[in-house]
Amino acid sequence: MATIRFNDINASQVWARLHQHQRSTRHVHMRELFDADPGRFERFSLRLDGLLLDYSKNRITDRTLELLFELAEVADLKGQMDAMRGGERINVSENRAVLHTALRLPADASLLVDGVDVVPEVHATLARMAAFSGDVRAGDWRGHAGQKITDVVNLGIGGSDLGPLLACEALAPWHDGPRVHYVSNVDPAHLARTLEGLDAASTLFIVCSKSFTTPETLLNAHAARRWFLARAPEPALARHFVAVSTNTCAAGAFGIPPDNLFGFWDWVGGRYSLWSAVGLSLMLAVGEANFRELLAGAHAMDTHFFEAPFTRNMPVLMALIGVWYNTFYGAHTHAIMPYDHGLRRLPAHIQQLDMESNGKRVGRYGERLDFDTGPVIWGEEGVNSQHAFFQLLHQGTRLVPSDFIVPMQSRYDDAQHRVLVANAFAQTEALMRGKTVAEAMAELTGVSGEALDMLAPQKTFPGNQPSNTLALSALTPHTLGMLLALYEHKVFVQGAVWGLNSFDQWGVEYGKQLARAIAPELEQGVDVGEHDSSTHGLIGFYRETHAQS
Ligand SMILES: O=P(O)(O)OC[C@H]1O[C@](O)(CO)[C@@H](O)[C@@H]1O
Repeated sequence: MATIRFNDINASQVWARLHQHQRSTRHVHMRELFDADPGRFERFSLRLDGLLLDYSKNRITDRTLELLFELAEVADLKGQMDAMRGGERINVSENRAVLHTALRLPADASLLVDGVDVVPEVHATLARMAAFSGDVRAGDWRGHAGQKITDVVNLGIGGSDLGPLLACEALAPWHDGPRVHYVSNVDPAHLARTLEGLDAASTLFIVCSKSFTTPETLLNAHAARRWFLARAPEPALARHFVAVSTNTCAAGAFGIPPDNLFGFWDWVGGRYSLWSAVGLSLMLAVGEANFRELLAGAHAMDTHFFEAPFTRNMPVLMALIGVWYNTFYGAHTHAIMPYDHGLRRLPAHIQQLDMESNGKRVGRYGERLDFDTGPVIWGEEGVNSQHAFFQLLHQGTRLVPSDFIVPMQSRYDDAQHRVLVANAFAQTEALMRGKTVAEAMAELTGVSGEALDMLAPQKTFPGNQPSNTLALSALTPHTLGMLLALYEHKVFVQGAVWGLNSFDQWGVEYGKQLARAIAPELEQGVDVGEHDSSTHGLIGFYRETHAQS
């Protein structure tokens, strides 16, 4: 039996002091904190390039932050940041370095990994991506029948889909290349509906898979190839299929010629891979210069993260405040509210980024943890979210810390955009301030007696619901890069404090393993193996419906 080791961060004195501090401050309403300190916003907000982080609408005082910074010291956060930045193999279970930040380093930088400078390799790949996407966008790379490529279909899932899909939608105003479509689900409807209306002669497929072993992506890739070969000869494949992967052998075995393969490295985690060749679909849509601006924005955030003192460090502050609610207030979720239609996929991307990184119950060395770790991430674009679930945020019984992400400028109707921004600001104010029963009653003019007693409590808002606001001067490739890198580092800091390996994802394997066993059992006449009665029953129901059809 393996030795059970305990991560003892929760045995530290500061951990106990944070619990004590929570008990002694939990009744303080944020209204009081604002009323007592007219300079609260100035003190609890930060600016970097075109990004403003307002963290003043949180249940924090200077003392809270002091204790949280002490917790970061006890967890040796700085040491862990240096280890990541320096290329140490901090992904211990997979014995890999974690260097998505190296993908954002300028060409004149250098970083040795196992004695090899990775920066020239990174830039060599970027140059290949730029040459290829430049050729496709200019019409120098044409389809087998000489047609310009008008549509690109990215076949990938998880980190090989969510990041580029988010960025592609967010940067829609910069699209001047071919249309880009993202197909991820193994549900055949996803590919079929995407291919409707596409012309094989002007369609380019990107098979995007770090491992090149993901069944969903391979099934879609084979299905796409069948669709293509029903409309074009075999030799044409090389003009219409490229791949992005670390697994050059498997991509080659699929039939991707070496010149059509864009590689990356095992020190890039899938959910951190947008910045690598996984971003090829995005570069095809917005061009090399905008893609490099995205990288530059992320690099600006990397430099801030690695060099700013914790007290003025955006990712560290957002992370520690998140730990405060998650671990010391028992808030189990964190909501992401992008007040921008272009950022509507941000919650989905951060769900993978955060929950696949920190959704763990054991520490990086297998230690058992007896405290809560990663929160459930959820969210929706604003203002749609207001008309869906804000009732619960305002008058429910749950503590839900949330991030409001709001660009200050729009490329469309400015007057209408002002209404969007006003709603975002109003929601954070209402969530913080609430409305007392006295204030509610004061508004119920002409109502009295039982009606007043019934209505007033229903029009009362407890408030004290925390939120961060990330205000972007405008949503651009640069600020998008900053924003996504900010969340990557926030997740890193939380994992570091909780003692997790934020860079493996063993938890995804068991379901896949069982799916591999069940898939053949859905065939008529195939013996069904050992399962519980429910799974047996479900398999039976599937076979029954297919027997009738
Ligand atoms: O890029 P790949 O190797 O196809 O993996 C896709 C996704 O599947 C996962 O491994 C989860 O199953 C993610 O971590 C990853 O982003």
